[in-house]
Amino acid sequence: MKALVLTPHSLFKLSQFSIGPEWFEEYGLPAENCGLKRVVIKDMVYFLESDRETDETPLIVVNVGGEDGVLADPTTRSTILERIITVGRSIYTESVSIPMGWRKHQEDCLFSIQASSREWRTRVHFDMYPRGRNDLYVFSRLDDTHSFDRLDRHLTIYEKARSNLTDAVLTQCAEQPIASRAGITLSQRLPQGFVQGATLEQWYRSKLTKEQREFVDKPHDGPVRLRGAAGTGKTLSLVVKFLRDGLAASRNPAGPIKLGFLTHSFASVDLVNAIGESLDSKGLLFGADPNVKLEVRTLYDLAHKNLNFELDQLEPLSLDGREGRRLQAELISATLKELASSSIVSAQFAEINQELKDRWDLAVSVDGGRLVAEIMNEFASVLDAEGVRHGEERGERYAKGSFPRPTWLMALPTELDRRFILEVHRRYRRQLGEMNTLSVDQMIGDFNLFLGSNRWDRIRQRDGYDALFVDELHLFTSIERQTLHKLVRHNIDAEGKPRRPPIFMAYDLKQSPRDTFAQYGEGDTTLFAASTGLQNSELVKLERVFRYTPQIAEFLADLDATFPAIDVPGEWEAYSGKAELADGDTPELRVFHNEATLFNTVFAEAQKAARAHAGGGRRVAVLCASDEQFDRYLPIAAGRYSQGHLPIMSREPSSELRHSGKRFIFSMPEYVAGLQFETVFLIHVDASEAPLDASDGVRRRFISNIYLGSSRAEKTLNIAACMTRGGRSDVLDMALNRHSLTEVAVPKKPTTKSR
Ligand SMILES: Nc1ncnc2c1ncn2[C@@H]1O[C@H](COP(=O)(O)OP(=O)(O)OP(=O)(O)O)[C@@H](O)[C@H]1O
Repeated sequence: MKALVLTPHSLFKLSQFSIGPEWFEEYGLPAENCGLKRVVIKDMVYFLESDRETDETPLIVVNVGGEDGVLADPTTRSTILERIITVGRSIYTESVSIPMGWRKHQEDCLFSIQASSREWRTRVHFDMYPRGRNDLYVFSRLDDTHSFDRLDRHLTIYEKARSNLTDAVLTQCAEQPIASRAGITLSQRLPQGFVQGATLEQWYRSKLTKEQREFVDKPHDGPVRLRGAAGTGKTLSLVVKFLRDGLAASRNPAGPIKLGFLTHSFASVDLVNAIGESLDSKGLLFGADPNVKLEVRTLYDLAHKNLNFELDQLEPLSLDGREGRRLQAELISATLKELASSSIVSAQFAEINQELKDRWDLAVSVDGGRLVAEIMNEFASVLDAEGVRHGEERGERYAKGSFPRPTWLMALPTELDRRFILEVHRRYRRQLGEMNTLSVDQMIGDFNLFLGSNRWDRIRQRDGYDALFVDELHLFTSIERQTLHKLVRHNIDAEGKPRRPPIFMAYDLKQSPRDTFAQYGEGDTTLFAASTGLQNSELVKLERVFRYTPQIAEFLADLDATFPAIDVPGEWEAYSGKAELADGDTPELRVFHNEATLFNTVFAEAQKAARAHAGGGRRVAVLCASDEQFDRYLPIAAGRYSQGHLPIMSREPSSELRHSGKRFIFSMPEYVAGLQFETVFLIHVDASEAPLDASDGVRRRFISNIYLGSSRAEKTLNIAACMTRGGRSDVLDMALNRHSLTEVAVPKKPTTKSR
């Protein structure tokens, strides 16, 4: 084949199929009717809507022939296909922008992106206006970077694809040869776990619960909170409301309207788009109604766009992924060493409290350790989140102890302790500055200032939203929460009084692996402080759980009871999920003798389960509760299970899940938030991760991680701990005593040999 030719609609539709390696031979469509037709003209495959009657449409043409064919390399082609879909969405819809990590480089209408995260030199090239038309031409993939004026653009392929479009539209849909159907299936279940089939109206009329419907029916006259345990349908309710409100505006136009859906990660944008596209029969997400704009974005996207980083050549450092967090840990660790090696600084901080001193010594001698993790949390939750800096007014108040910090963060009892942290922060910031980068928290700080500026005030009516939908609010820092109401257009009621901002937000504080929801600063200890503009919002609570079995719900209830009490008035309620699904097995715990037997056994079992599962390997996940062990296992798994697993190391788009084939997922709970799997192996729930004498903060974050990981399982939950790391964590005791978790013996030998 020479080229693949698609309309935007048919390109996005590919997201709903499960695509295996064989697909790249013939580029077929699934056997089932999916609303698309496939036409082959002169070695070019067209995917068009079955009911398309005109050739007036933008086209996406992918050059797949020749050595520099975009999909020629078997190891990267599924990633590249996903990236083309995202690029298409960024051009033809408002739903995403190209992630920063793809290192886009643009000159006029040509641009290139990195082909995959592993091979940064390999680039895929795009032309946004081939022959001056509003099409997207993906013309080559090259192993090295090249100057754009020397690129071969193969424009004749594009021209042929364009000129044969009319014939393709007029060609009747013929029966596809069996061979061309290989490798593509119309999966009823989206890779993220959502089961397709019901329409938006069916969901609303007959599937949503009374509470979910109550939320969906809320008018746009003020903020509304949606609170519920994991798996109670928060994301789904938000998406249904988002689309229904868009549809209502489209049916009864009262001027143009813009609705925004904001999430914390690209993976969630992906999830929302996937559910949205499967329910959005009118195509509102693709701009079918010019008067109704629906945008799905991350907050970072918005900040990035408005602050023009591309022009300043500054690259925000994403601390969301494993890479970013590791780099941050390295910087802090190096700073601690630098401080210890300076005799002046050592003398200056000689009197810090003994515990902190011991931990500092430990961090210097053994590299890293828990102090580094605690400092990272302090930066993310307090210093960067609140704009507290050494030498500034807030910094002084922080040092003097008049800037309130919740008791569950690391203990910093004396002024000198806090000055020590400020000094680490100052040096860490300087290092970031030298790398010509800034952390995402710093970027959001700047964005918050921008939203308070005269410039934003001028353009707020044009660029702001009429209503905002926010998922996973518990992951937003307090500064991030302060930006929300400023993103909404000014709204005046009939009597000339300003209306409260219509912001619909879903959250579950217990799923937050960092302490970002805690309110610091000026005395107001509620999650929705006055500065957020969201105080006194209405509340809808969800209790019925649709993701997992009653047995998993019971385990979560027992785990929940071990959370240290936390001071967030009115928000920290006991788990009250009531499972709606059929019974399953009681979750099991196994304690292995050492890391090697744990790894060998669990990975072999996961591989076996993934191969046997009709829904593919993506229904099985191994989730690691320990950062350190995750980093250790990644290279081992890459060697021994290279064809057996798919690692997810950040919260970037996880649509690659669709190409997992028989591979199971290996990740950490944080990176698969929002997703679900049939079977979850949650490993390293070890005592050493959060010993009994650890601070409440460490324990709370650990339990959140376990809660988040366990609640991803629909049917089977297998927990593993390791003797060499202290055996099972005591946070499981309550569940074991109440028999919502059963301990079973470890198998004598790993069940199967790897591979
Ligand atoms: N009323 C309902 N009837 C049937 N299934 C539902 C209903 N509401 C939600 N679900 C299903 O339950 C699952 C979990 O929903 P969703 O992901 O929206 O939950 P959530 O509360 O956002 O979870 P989390 O907080 O863990 O991300 C999904 O598969 C969804 O399709």
